[in-house]
Amino acid sequence: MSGFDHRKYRPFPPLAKRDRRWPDRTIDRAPRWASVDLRDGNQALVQPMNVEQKLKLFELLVSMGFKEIEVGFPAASQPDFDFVRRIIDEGRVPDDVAIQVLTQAREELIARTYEALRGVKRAIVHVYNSTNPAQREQVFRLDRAGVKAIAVRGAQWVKDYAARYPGTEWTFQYSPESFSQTEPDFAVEVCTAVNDVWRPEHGQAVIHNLPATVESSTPNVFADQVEWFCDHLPGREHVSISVHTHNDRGCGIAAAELAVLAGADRVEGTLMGNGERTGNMDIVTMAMNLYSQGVDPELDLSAAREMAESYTECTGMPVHPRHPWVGELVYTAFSGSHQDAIRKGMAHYREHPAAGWSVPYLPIDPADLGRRYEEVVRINSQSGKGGVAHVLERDYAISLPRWLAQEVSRAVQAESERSGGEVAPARIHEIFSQQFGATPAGWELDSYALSRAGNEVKAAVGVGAGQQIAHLSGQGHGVVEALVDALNQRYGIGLAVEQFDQHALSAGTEANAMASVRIRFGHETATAVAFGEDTTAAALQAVLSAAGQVIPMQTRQPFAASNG
Ligand SMILES: CC(=O)SCCNC(=O)CCNC(=O)[C@H](O)C(C)(C)COP(=O)(O)OP(=O)(O)OC[C@H]1O[C@@H](n2cnc3c(N)ncnc32)[C@H](O)[C@@H]1OP(=O)(O)O
Ligand SMILES: CC(C)C(=O)C(=O)O
Repeated sequence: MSGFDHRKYRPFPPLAKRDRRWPDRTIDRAPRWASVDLRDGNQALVQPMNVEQKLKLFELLVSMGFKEIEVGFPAASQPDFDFVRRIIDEGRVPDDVAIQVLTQAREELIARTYEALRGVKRAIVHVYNSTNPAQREQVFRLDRAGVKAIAVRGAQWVKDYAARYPGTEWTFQYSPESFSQTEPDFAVEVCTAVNDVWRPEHGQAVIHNLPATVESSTPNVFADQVEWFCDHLPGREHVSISVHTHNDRGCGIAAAELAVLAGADRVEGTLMGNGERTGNMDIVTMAMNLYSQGVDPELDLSAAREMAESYTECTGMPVHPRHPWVGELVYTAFSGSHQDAIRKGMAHYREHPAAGWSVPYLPIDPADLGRRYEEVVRINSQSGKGGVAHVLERDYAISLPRWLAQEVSRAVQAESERSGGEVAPARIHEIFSQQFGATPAGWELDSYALSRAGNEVKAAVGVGAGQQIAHLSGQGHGVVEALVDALNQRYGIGLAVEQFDQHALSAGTEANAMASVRIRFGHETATAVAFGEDTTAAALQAVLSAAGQVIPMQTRQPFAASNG
């Protein structure tokens, strides 16, 4: 029989709260961020970081602008102790950064914690104990009063040992671990008892950190819990309220965001959400969420790629290619309609930058995070003409008229379907050059002379290479028509121009002009593109190249062979 049986579980009881205010709020400034990468993140790694890796990650966090960094659990292990000592002894903690350390509410651990911190300018001592019914009953085997007593004793030791190190600016932090699974009134009761020891109203800096140690409800329920806590904690105005969410249900970030709406001042989390089980709340994502709303995240994420690389180097954890904001593929569109919209949206933004960023499918400008626009549009079998045109324009300064973009896109798609994968920009250019830009042998434009009589243009065109130059002449309303007339006379056939486009190229490109043409000959069509020193030369060559694709096939008479 299958063990997959939902009846084993109970629904999370929501808080009966009718006066919630948080749904009507918006976040218009960044919370205080506290990184717990070097503690909660580290304790979740198969192979915890060594001192060098921790140093590197610490420096990364400092460079990003974190002002509160939990650096370890120094009483738990010698490497953690040594790391804390090293950053203090080597003067690596900037004056405006407070390091934070975690300890259980046990005297010997607290004593050792303070030893680790000796000489630090400012620090946050973070003491915790679980307060929820399951841990009260199963782990501590204590009632509410017994568990509250653990917190109170811990708070007292934290205070007493701090007094032995008067040179340091101490902040005390208490976490009712598993807050979100604790009865709200009991969480308030315990934190009030801790405050009675620490007396924040007399100036002691105090943080109450409310963890969703295991995420077990929807984020709105957590927000209700946080708002309720803030409303009921006596002397709430004297303490900072922090949240520490985990991601068991995949909503760790949402829970922290809603908790900020509900009154939290501070958010603990990790880069990329590394941490126990499914991870901690991801600070990079939450900060970028703010950034994308026009709110200063007060963290520098501009070198996101380097940050992600250092993160992987230190933790051994990969960054998922679809990780919000920083994953390799998160600014990439393969699908045709998205590419088309991005291309148009980017052009619109270039023309109207003051209107703000509103490019479809790109929630922010990827360049803000050091991402290259080359990554945005990539071509595979799902792509359309817009994407192919975008790549040629972006990487080769070749702009295609709509009808030609369709043809080139079909050729590229055929290649992608054959290879079953992505077609790189260089290959797209190669397909374009080979299938549309090649000049058939003997169909090179050698010379031309034009004269105009009224509306008519007369063209005398030399075609071929080396000794085999053919001289044609014809007339029409323009040079293209004149050359087509010359070819039709020469072969006694009925070539017709279906599509034609010519334009000057931007400065810096090899040729000055590009022309493209599609001609029809009976049931056949041929498309060709040519570049030239001027638009006339490009137009004439394009017509010759297209004609060269159909005429020899039909007449079996290579043009250049019949010099005349
Ligand atoms: C949700 C979190 O992330 S909390 C942080 C968790 N992180 C870690 O635990 C990493 C580092 N921890 C460790 O290395 C070890 O746990 C140590 C060194 C701190 C302590 O190790 P030990 O004393 O060997 O044992 P252990 O952690 O198993 O202690 C369990 C005992 O402490 C008690 N205890 C657990 N947490 C706390 C606490 N926060 N405050 C007071 N007592 C606690 C338990 O009730 C248990 O008591 P018992 O022995 O009377 O049954
Ligand atoms: C110690 C606390 C803050 C913790 O890590 C948790 O509850 O997840």
